[in-house]
Amino acid sequence: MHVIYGGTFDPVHHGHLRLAVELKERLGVSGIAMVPCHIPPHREAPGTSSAQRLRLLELAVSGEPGLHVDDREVVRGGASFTADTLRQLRATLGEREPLAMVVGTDAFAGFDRWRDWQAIPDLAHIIVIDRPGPGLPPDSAPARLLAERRVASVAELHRRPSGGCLWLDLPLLDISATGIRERIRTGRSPRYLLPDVVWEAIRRDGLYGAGQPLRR
Ligand SMILES: Nc1ncnc2c1ncn2[C@@H]1O[C@H](COP(=O)(O)OP(=O)(O)OP(=O)(O)O)[C@@H](O)[C@H]1O
Ligand SMILES: O=C(O)c1ccc[n+]([C@@H]2O[C@H](COP(=O)([O-])O)[C@@H](O)[C@H]2O)c1
Repeated sequence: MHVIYGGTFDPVHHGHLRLAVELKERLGVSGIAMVPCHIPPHREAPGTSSAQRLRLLELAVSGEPGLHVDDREVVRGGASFTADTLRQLRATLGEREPLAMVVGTDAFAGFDRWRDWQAIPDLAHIIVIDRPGPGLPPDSAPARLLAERRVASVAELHRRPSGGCLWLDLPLLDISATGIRERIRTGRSPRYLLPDVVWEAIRRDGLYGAGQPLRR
């Protein structure tokens, strides 16, 4: 099964990386493809370029054989619609290989506003990671999709190419990229929230206001 985990990763942090490792083990796959978006479709444009976010992600996963970076959205350019990414992948994987996308409940709550969202279940399985927060509004389109397509086990995802929705409860770290950017901007340390190699690169390149004198 080919598994993609997409995000803005602005910057990547240990919450993302731990989730990816937990997923790899829970799904019994050889690797997870992390897919940084070029232009995120439904949020403000990041202050960093996709090339910078991609570079930080590559540094973060280097030396970890179970995680790799798929740069197709950065290479494709434009708004990073997941349906386009899944269609590209389906074209190379063929019709029979199971393909799955991973998404947190926060992102999945707005799934019915994604471009061409109704086509996505026919392209891939959807793995929803239960994150703390408001959760899914009970009568929303994403909640109905989950109820209709829900599978009870990982084994069911391996048995068919697409179409299942798996709700997974995994141990998560309470870390957000917003919190990290805010720490850096205000001159506080984000250390231990993200890999040292990523923090070193952020400082070296002066990203997120690192190294700038504080304006009070
Ligand atoms: N700490 C975390 N643990 C597990 N999953 C996470 C964590 N943070 C984000 N995710 C999930 O990773 C994906 C990409 O998230 P994203 O790049 O937006 O990170 P973020 O930390 O939520 O960023 P921001 O604070 O800028 O919104 C989303 O599906 C999101 O639900
Ligand atoms: O395809 C869409 O319309 C779409 C809309 C919103 C989000 N996504 C994808 O969802 C993933 C998580 O997004 P984010 O904003 O939480 O980083 C990321 O891979 C985005 O490209 C995709």
